[in-house]
Amino acid sequence: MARLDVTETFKGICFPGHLHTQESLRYATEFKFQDTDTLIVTYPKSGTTWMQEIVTLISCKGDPAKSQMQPNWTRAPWIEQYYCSDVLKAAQGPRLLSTHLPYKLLAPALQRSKAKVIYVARNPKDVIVSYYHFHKMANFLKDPGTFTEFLSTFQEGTVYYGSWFDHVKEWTSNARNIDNFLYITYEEMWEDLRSSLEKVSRFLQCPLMEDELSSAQKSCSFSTMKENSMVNYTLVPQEIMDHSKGKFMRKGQIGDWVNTFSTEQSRNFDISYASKMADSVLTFVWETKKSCIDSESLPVYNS
Ligand SMILES: Nc1ncnc2c1ncn2[C@@H]1O[C@H](COP(=O)(O)OS(=O)(=O)O)[C@@H](OP(=O)(O)O)[C@H]1O
Repeated sequence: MARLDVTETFKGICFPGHLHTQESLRYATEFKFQDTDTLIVTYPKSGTTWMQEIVTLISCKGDPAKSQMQPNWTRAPWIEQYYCSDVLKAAQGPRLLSTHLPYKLLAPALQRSKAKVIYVARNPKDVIVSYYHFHKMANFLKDPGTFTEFLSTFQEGTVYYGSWFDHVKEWTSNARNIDNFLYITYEEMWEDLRSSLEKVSRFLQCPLMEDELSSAQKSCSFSTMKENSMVNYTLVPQEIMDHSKGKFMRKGQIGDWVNTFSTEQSRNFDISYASKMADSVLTFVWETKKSCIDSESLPVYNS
C-alpha cells in the first residue's frame, strides 16, 4: 500500500505519509466498531498517550506490569494508521482504540455502535507549542519553519489532521449523537489526576480499589511515563523520531505556552479563537474543571 505523499490529502485534510495510506484512512471511515470498544479521540498533542495509559491501567486494575507489556501504538492503535487492521486481527477482549480523525469522517461508522468515546481536549496554545516541537523531532513530519510560520499554518487549519477549531467544535457539539461520550481536558487531568482516574473508571464501569487507584496514579504520572519505553517512543528508530532533537515526553505542563508565544501572537490568537469559535455552543474554559459553560464569554487560558 502506497503511503500518502507530502501533497496528498484525504477528504481535504493532510496526514503524515509515514503512517497513513488512502486505504488506511478509508478503513477508518468504514470502521466496524463493536459495542465493547473504547475509542480515545484527540486532536494531536492533547493528551492521547496519557489517556491510552490511563485506560490501560484502569482495565488492568492499576497493575504496571500489565500496562508495560506492549507499546501504546499496539495497545491502543490509531484506527486510521496503516498497521491497525493487522494489530486488531490479534486483539482479544474489549478493544482500546485511538483516533485523531475529525468527527465528520467517523460519524457514520461510530453511530452504528454503542462504543464508548473519550474525548480529550487541551488548551490550544499548549497544543500548538507541543505540536511545533513534535514537528522538529519527528522526522516523518515536514519542517514546521519558524514558530510564527507554524502558528499561522495552525490557525489556517492546514496542519496535519486539519483544523483544531473544527475538531473540538464538531466532536463536542455532536456528543449527544454518541451513546457513551466522556469529555475531559488535559488540564483537568493535570490538576487532579486521581479524580480524573476515578471519573474515567466510572465512565468505563470499571471501579478501582484505593490501592489500585494509587498504583495507577503513580504509573501514569509524567515522571513515570517519561521513563517508560512503552509510552515514551524511545523504541522508535532515531530516523523516525530523533530524541536528540527533543523528547516526546517533553514538558508535560499546563500554561507553558507563555514561554513561546509573544504578547502579540497571544493577542492575535485570542482574536482568531473568538471568531472561529463564535458559532460554537460551547466555550472551553481550560483553567477550571468545568468542561464547558455558556457561549458568552471569551476562553480563559492558563497563564
Ligand atoms: N502523564 C503525563 N502528564 C502530563 N503530560 C503528559 C503525560 N503524558 C504525555 N504528556 C504530554 O502530552 C503531550 C503529547 O500529546 P499526545 O500524546 O496527544 O501526542 S500525539 O498526538 O499522540 O503525538 C506532550 O506534551 P508536551 O510536553 O507539552 O509536548 C507530553 O509531554
